[in-house]
Amino acid sequence: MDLRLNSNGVNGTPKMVKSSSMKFINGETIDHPLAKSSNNNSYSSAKGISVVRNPGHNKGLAFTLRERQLLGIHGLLPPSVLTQDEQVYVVMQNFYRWDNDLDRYIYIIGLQDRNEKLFYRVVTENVELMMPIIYTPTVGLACQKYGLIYRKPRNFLDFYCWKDGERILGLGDLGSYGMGIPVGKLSLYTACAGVQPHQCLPVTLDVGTNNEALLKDPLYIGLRQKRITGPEYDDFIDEFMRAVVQKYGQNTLVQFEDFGNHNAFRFLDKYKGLYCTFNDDIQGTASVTLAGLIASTRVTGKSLCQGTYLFQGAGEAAIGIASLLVMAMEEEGVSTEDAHSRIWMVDSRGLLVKNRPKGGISPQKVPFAREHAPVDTLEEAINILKPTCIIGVAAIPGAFTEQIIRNMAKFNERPVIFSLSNPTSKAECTAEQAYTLTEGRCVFASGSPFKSVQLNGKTFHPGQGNNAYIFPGVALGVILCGVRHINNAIFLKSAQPYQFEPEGTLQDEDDSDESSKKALGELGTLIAVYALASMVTKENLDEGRLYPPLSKICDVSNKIAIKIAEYTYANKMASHYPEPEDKEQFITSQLYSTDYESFVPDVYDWPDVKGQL
Ligand SMILES: NC(=O)C1=CN([C@@H]2O[C@H](COP(=O)(O)OP(=O)(O)OC[C@H]3O[C@@H](n4cnc5c(N)ncnc54)[C@H](OP(=O)(O)O)[C@@H]3O)[C@@H](O)[C@H]2O)C=CC1
Ligand SMILES: CC(=O)C(=O)O
Ligand SMILES: [Mg+2]
Repeated sequence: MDLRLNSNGVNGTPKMVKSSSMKFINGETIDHPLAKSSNNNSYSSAKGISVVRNPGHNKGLAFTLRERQLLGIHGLLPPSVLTQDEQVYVVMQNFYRWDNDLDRYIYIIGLQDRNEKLFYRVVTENVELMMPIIYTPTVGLACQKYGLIYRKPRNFLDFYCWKDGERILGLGDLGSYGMGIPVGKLSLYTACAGVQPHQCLPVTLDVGTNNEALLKDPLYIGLRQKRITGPEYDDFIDEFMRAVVQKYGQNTLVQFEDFGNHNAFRFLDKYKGLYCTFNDDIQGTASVTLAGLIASTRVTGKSLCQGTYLFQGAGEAAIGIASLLVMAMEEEGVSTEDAHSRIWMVDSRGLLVKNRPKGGISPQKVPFAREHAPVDTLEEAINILKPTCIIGVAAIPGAFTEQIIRNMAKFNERPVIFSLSNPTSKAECTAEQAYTLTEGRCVFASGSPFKSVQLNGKTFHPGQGNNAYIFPGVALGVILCGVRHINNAIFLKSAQPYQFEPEGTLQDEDDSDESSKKALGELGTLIAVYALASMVTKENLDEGRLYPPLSKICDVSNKIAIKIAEYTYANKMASHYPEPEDKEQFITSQLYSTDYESFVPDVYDWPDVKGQL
């Protein structure tokens, strides 16, 4: 009997995955690893062509001769047998044959639909090359063309990443075409954090679209109706959330992604205490940006609370970042009021100031509305406020004009410029503009990747300030430990032991209850923040990076997950028992492996069995 311990099951309890049996060659019954059934029996009768058609099991030409015979697929495959290494070579040859990124996207997603292990091996080993394809910026284009790309639905167990298509990156309402986003995000759960792919399900709730062009698009795959709103919409979302936990258990993690601003904040507020959920655009973005800002202090030589921050945008990303930034400044010892006094925002109606005639101050903006005369434009605001840092999260391409960047360089020895809007077509400025117009003095990060920039004999490698550095690791830690609620107190306490040394080394501190209580707040994803920021080396900073290179993203995610495990067990927030003694070993033992499974039972290696073959 082959009893396998799967990672957390749907109820957060480890699930025994049991083999069913098959007739052996001599008439004995033996266990057949392929026929192991999960609780939903999805693999129970896998044999023959169904094995080849199941992307979780298919090995393509890597099935050995014996496997082909045992599985009854011998005649279905050409005689050639390849190793996985050889298959990787073939995939890369194919990948390079395409001359545009959309075709590369279609090809590589097609591989995911055919042979999951090979797909994840290729992506994990070539993450810097593949991320811009399966994620931003190409995924944005893929969403816009999703009617041409949609192929088939996917499996599910433990995670949802879901959306209603109202705000896809900075591209607006794409309705059901936005499906590319949760598909891409969940691929990163596996590629960047080692989450088992069969545990993830991308979901789009189709509530219509207000995008007139899509409603007329003959290829559009969604409902051809205007978005439902009001109580009907809210009841639908409620029903969905209830149904998720009723069917899959309390510990199912639901990641909200790319919701419209008017829904994102209220759903986070409404559901965070009721379900295991987080909003990536608010919380994930806050974490990655704060980590970048912390790293930038090592370049500018100024602490967070010595900075003046001006946001272009006052939406999910901006409010999320600013809220976490306030908490981080409080950690430095300043009052909440002083921390707020360092932060300014410009939205579609100009500088966010109290009682402005243009109005438009939603409840979540209120804490950041400042006492000041109205100012209409970003450029004016920069000239008046002389910020040390500007953060673009409004999806207004080119908003950081030449004049703005030059002024930032005039006001600051090391101006901090974050152009975080996605995809690339929505970036506030390019890396080249930022470095060139500041004579290489700026500290730069962007939401979508930019190539390195050569300037005056120096090469700058811009960092990618993208929540992809955060959400995979957070999700891995939360789900493996069976954390019920992703509240921010959980994350804050673990952040306490981490302090930055000038060279970026870590120092453990005594963590006291008093200090952690002081720091409780609304957006405490600080475990992730500090885990990420601590991995930025001096060498990275010297190259212009504020984040570890993407090639290290799996290490980053694991580190975040381990920190979450240490904290949640110490604080009785974890519900997966028994508590693992060695948290690092616990996390790493659960990670997805891209190695193919053998479909030849071990019993075939027994000497008496071998003799009969
Ligand atoms: N790098 C990363 O990891 C992430 C990047 N992003 C990117 O950030 C961008 C915004 O996302 P998100 O915050 O969720 O979107 P929201 O819709 O919540 O917010 C957009 C904000 O931009 C403001 N805005 C619109 N037009 C202008 C203008 N002309 N001048 C100034 N401000 C303007 C809006 O103003 P008003 O409030 O008045 O309507 C609003 O405050 C997107 O491009 C997204 O891709 C988002 C999440 C993560
Ligand atoms: C990165 C991301 O989540 C966004 O641009 O919406
Ligand atoms: Mg998003």
